[in-house]
Amino acid sequence: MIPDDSQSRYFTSNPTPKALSKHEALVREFVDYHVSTNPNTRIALVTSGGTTVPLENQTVRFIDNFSAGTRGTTSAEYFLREGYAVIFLHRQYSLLPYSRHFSHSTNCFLDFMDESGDGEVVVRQEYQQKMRRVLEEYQYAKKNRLLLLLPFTTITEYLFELRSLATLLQPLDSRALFYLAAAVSDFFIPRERMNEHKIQSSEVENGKKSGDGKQLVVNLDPVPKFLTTLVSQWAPRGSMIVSFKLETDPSLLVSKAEQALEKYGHDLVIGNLLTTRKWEVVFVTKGGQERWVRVPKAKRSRSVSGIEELVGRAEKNKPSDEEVDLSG
Ligand SMILES: CC(C)(COP(=O)(O)O)[C@@H](O)C(=O)NCCC(=O)N[C@@H](CSSC[C@H](N)C(=O)O)C(=O)O
Repeated sequence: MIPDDSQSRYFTSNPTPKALSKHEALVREFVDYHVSTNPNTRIALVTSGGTTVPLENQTVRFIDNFSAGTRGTTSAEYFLREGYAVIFLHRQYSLLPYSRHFSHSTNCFLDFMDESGDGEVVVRQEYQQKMRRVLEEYQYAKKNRLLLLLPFTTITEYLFELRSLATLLQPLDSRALFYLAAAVSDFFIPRERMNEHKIQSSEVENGKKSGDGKQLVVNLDPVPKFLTTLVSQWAPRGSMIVSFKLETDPSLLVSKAEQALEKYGHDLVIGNLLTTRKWEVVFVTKGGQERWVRVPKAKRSRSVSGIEELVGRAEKNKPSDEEVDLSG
């Protein structure tokens, strides 16, 4: 299938990201290493975090897509526990696997530490078990080179990276898995309409930036639908492709997930609502099957990490619709 004009135009009219060739070299080395050390190696490309749409070429302002990176990081840890090597394509400075447990904002790592009687800095007793588990998993992944972290910021960087990484995973065929948890922009400003410099508020005030009033009017174009090309061209034959559908209106979620599956022809759409995403998801597979999976009410306030275990278990068709205790 030939990519449609808008897709070809997107890649030709936007500059190749500066870091792309370095990232491609890192991925080639990562794939070669794992294929040479284990011919049956499975690699998961997990995307995480939100993409930005710059308003100026020398970017001062941008439109962001909501995502803290919780879904992507908890799922990446799950895939690593399941024996996958993971390429973690993430929004720069968003949450990362393992360190997310002690991130600067939510669970500040300093709150887990104290000074012992003889002045040594130690991990407080109540956190020893959790810290040891995370540290052991982290050190194992590092020692065995199982986790490759690649950052993006803009929608353009994300799409160039997705195309390159998918193509580099071709040799893996069905041993490649795509888990697209990143919150991807649906609209962008084409380069030819992009301001080079910071938009001046004075320009807006004297009506230079709008039709009739003093508003800043921004005209956005739809981002070409790349999932089609990922499924039909970039991704390896037989690879499993999982995308996420994010909605805020419950009445739209399942139908939009079904439409995405129908339109792109991939394997699984995991639907989630902004307000309940941390404790319930719906799996929509070909043939219109839908399966809701939820973390039990009693556990919802304590932890977010459990639901990702469900993602993996449900992909293996283990749980049914019952509530399963997975609070991490
Ligand atoms: C972003 C969240 C909600 C996780 O949140 P954090 O835990 O805070 O990180 C994730 O679960 C999710 O729904 N991710 C996918 C969101 C998204 O953008 N989905 C797209 C589909 S993938 S983007 C595909 C593109 N539009 C195209 O059609 O090619 C959509 O809903 O349309």
